[in-house]
Amino acid sequence: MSVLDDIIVGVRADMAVREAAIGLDELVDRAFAAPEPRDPLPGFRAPGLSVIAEVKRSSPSKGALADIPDPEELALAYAAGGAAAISVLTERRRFGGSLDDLVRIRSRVDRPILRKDFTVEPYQIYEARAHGADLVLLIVAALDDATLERLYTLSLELGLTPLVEVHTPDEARRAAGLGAALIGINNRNLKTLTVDLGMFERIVPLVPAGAVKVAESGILTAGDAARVRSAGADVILVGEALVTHDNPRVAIAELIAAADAGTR
Ligand SMILES: O=C(O)c1ccccc1NCC(=O)[C@H](O)[C@H](O)COP(=O)(O)O
Repeated sequence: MSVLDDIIVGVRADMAVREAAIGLDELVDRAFAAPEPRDPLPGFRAPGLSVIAEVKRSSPSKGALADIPDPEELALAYAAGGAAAISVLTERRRFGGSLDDLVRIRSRVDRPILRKDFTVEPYQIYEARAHGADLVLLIVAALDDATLERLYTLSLELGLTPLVEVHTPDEARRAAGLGAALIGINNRNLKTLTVDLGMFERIVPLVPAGAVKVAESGILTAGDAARVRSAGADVILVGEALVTHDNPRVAIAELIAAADAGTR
C-alpha cells in the first residue's frame, strides 16, 4: 500500500468517528450557516509571487517538525510576512493537525484559509465550509474521475475554491478537464515521498494558461522559490521551511523578495 493510500485509510477511519458525532444533515446546516468564504484568486493573480504558508507540525517524510502550540500566532506571523493565504493541515495521524486549528486560525486571521487534508468524501467539503475554510484540496491521484468531478462541483457550489493538485501529465490533463482555476503541482511524489523541483518545471507547460499555478512542496530556500517562479509559478505553497524557521515572518518576506528579484 502506498503512503497516500495508507493516509487515506486513517482519514476515513477518523471521519467515521466525526460523522457518528455530527451526521451529514446537521453538518450541511452548519455549512450553510457559516460566513461566506473569501475568494483567494484575486490575491493570487496580483503581480508578484504569492505564498500559501502552511501550519504543519509533522509529516510522513520528515517526522516531527514543530510543536506549534498556538497555530493562530504562527498564522498571524505568516500574514504579517505577506502570506496571501494560510494552509492548515487538518489530518491528525501523520500531520498532527485538527479542525480546531482551522477554527482558531479563522477567528484571528483575515487571509483565505486552505483546509489541507485528504479529501475523499463530500462530508469533508461540508466540514471545511462549516469550520471556516475558504479553499479545499483535491488530490487528483486520490480520486477517480467521477469522485473528483463531484467534489470539485460541490466545492464550487459551497463557494469554496478547490486547489486541484497534480503530479503527473495525466493528472494535469484531468485537472484541466475540470476547468480548474487553481492548479497545484506537487513536487513531492505522494507514493514514494521523493521531492524533485523539476516536477513543477516539467508539468507546468501542461497547465492551461488561464489557471493560477501553484508550486507545492520542497521549497526550502530563496533559490528554490526563485527557480519555480522563473518556471511560471504564481504561488508557492510552503510548510517545512517556515515552521522550522526561527522567524517565519521574515522567512516569507525573504522568499517573496528573492523570487521577484530572480535571485537563485
Ligand atoms: O509532507 C509530507 O511528507 C507529505 C507526505 C504525504 C502526503 C502529503 C505530504 N505533505 C502535504 C503537503 O502537500 C505539504 O505539506 C506541502 O506541500 C508543503 O510541503 P513542504 O514545504 O515540503 O513542507
